[in-house]
Amino acid sequence: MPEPSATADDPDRTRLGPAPAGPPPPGELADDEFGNALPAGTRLEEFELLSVIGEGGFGIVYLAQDHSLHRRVAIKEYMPSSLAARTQAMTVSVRSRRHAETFEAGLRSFINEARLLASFDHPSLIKVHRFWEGNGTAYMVMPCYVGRTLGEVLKALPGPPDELWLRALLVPLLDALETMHRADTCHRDIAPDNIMILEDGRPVILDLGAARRVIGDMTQALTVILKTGYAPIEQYGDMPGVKQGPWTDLYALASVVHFALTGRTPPQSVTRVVTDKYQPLVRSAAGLCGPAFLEAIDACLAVLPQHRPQSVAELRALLAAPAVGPAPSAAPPAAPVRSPPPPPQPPPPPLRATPPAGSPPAALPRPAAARSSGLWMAAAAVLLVGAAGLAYRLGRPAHAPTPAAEPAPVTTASAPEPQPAPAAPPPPVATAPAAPAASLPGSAASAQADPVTVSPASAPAVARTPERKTPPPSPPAPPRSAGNTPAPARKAPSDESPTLSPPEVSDRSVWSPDGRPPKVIRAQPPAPDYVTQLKCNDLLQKSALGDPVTDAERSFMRRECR
Ligand SMILES: Nc1ncnc2c1ncn2[C@@H]1O[C@H](COP(=O)(O)OP(=O)(O)OP(=O)(O)O)[C@@H](O)[C@H]1O
Repeated sequence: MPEPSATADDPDRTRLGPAPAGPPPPGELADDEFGNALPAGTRLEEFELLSVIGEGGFGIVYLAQDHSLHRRVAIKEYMPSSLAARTQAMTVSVRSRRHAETFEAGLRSFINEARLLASFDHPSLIKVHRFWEGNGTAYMVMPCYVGRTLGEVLKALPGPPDELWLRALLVPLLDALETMHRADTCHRDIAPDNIMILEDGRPVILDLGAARRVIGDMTQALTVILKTGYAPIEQYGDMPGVKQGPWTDLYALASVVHFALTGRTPPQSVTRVVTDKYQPLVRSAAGLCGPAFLEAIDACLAVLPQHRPQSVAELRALLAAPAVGPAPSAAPPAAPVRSPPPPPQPPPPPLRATPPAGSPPAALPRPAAARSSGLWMAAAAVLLVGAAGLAYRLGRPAHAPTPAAEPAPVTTASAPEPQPAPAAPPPPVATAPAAPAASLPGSAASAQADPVTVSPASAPAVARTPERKTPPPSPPAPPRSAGNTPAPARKAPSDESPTLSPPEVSDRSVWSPDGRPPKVIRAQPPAPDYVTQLKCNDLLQKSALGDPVTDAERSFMRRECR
């Protein structure tokens, strides 16, 4: 049996089982490998478990045979291993009575997530066929997707993907997100390891990780709730006037693009509030994609939610700006191509520590190389941000357990079969040999109930824009050329802090974290201390860790941080 693998930086320590391609050899589910997993051959309703696909910190995913519909499926069992274990034959029990409430809240969340996902039918959004409660836990039945995570796919690429590749990836993902947003919901966990690229190239957004968020929130396990490189500031806690919405998912998706292009995520949003070292892609990835595309992605990565596109439709409009270079042909390219480089751009504003003129441009790191240094930085940043998040959260009133949206009396539900994929978008990548899981940044903190709803005003049901003047490439997107575009020079990080203004708030409907209908809140004055508080948290943390604090920072602390 193949060794289960754990990505070095996977905070959830997901252990992957064998590829779900066929029935496992006898005895594949050895107890010592998947201690909590049910053995092969176990019957759950009309399903027979065949093998373990993977085990995260909050669930086990099995390959199973549906004996009723004669097809392979994946079944996810709610199993938060830190709180519960399999005690008797099939029953899952909490390890201790003090965990009961948290376990139960996670279970409700799991069920709510299953119900929510069952209500969608989009080829790029994970489909839940049915779910039920039993054995002290709950199960959700999904199609068994065969492919690799986007993180794995990116890691296997020889260099950064080009604009056509990225557009082919984004088009279906944006459609899928829009489907959720139209239902007043957002995903809030978009990251490369949560997007699967199927064998035909179709990307599928996987689960929402609702149970993980609720349990992490209740146990104050700050480092397992958020994927810090992908989470915008509004996911770090309840802040007056700062709401989650479609712009939250757009930030995460743009971070995915940033990761694909540069091999690293943007600086963590919460640290950007203090000192924004973000280098816009329009400069840092110039030459890899057209400026219009990069500007659209940069716009999604604005620190403050109100500075980002507010909906998928708005982002589409930005992306619709004509791409530079010849329009991609509908026919498969004869050879791997990369988007032609954009015309010369005005030189970027001077940055400190700019390499001397004439020095060779630092090559954009290949994803693999970049990721190893990104991993190191992510580890340090997780510590900092986890602590900053903790400081921030400690400043908040104690937070009652946040059960999922509503009690879920449903014990069994089924969903319609998925429709055939309507004109599935072009595959972004050719299937490549299996690669080890990509190194991805870790997680940190959040504090919201699941799922979040969005008001129609926040996410207007938009008529599909007749956008895409640059048609997405319909052929299988080429893996990439061997670097026929000069790699951009890497800029030294800017030390300049952005001019921070408090969040602007206007009258509008807002996301409601508890599933209630959206309400309109009146415009309020912006929370005056929001930015200051975050900055203070960061500085206090720096000082507590013995990190150097400048005179200016010290005087800021004396003046502002009480
Ligand atoms: N429907 C599916 N088909 C095929 N593989 C799946 C499916 N759902 C999940 N997987 C895979 O199973 C593994 C475990 O999934 P799971 O959602 O438990 O992982 P995770 O997101 O790391 O866990 P958690 O968030 O619970 O810590 C992952 O590798 C995931 O890609």
